[in-house]
Amino acid sequence: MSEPLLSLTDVRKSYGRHEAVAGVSLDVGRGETVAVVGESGSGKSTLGRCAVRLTRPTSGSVRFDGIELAGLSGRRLRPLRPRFQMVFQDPSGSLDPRWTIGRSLAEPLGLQRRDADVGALLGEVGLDPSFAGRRPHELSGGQRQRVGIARALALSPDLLVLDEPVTALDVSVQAQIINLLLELQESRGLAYLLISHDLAVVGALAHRTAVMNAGRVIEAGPTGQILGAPEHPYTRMLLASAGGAEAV
Ligand SMILES: Nc1ncnc2c1ncn2[C@@H]1O[C@H](COP(=O)(O)OP(=O)(O)OP(=O)(O)O)[C@@H](O)[C@H]1O
Repeated sequence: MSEPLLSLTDVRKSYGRHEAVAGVSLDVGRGETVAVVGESGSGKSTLGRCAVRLTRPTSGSVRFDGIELAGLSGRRLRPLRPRFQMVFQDPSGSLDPRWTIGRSLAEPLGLQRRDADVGALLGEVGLDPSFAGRRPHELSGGQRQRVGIARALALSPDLLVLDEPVTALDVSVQAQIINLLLELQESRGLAYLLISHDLAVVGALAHRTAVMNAGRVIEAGPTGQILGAPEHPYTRMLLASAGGAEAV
């Protein structure tokens, strides 16, 4: 078997005496979606941030395409950054409110390649090229998340870490963004590390699922098995509190 695209081994991250991530090992293959689920505070986001080195793990290994990222300096990380990007719950954080959407999308591309590439990116996420002239406040939540995804795609990554990508959206809009993510995975061969507390979203997107509790993975396996026949009492509790994945 070929090496996973992303391979986390015994990753730990402490804040003072509190261990937010307490020794997690997890692989994501090329073109695969792996979900990390768990209650608020279980360490999901911290793990996602360690995976793309927005946070430096306290210890452990983060290998991306065979390259060890865990201890790399900012200067050594920079040329690798285009290959792994993060999509946040609220894309406003990565969009300057004063800039047009076109400028926000052109910025990671560099100035020369601007217009044609911005139009193509907008088209890829289901938005008309005219959106390039708008500002973030003129967009709906779903449109803003489409732009957030387009910005993450601008530098042709292999991996997106999706941190609660549809949580802020209405259910009907959630379904549209989930479909977009599925289409993009198919057309671009993207791998996703999906961080979510929403088991319905996980069921729709993830091939495999890991359940986190208090910084540790307590159960992992194919998503159908985790949602359909969970073994760990904590996972059963999560499913019960969500009213079963279908009902969320
Ligand atoms: N920068 C930080 N400084 C101090 N503590 C932090 C920091 N980031 C996270 N933590 C703590 O680490 C723990 C895990 O947080 P994390 O955000 O990773 O959990 P989560 O499962 O993603 O929860 P949520 O869904 O609420 O974001 C929490 O106790 C949190 O307070």
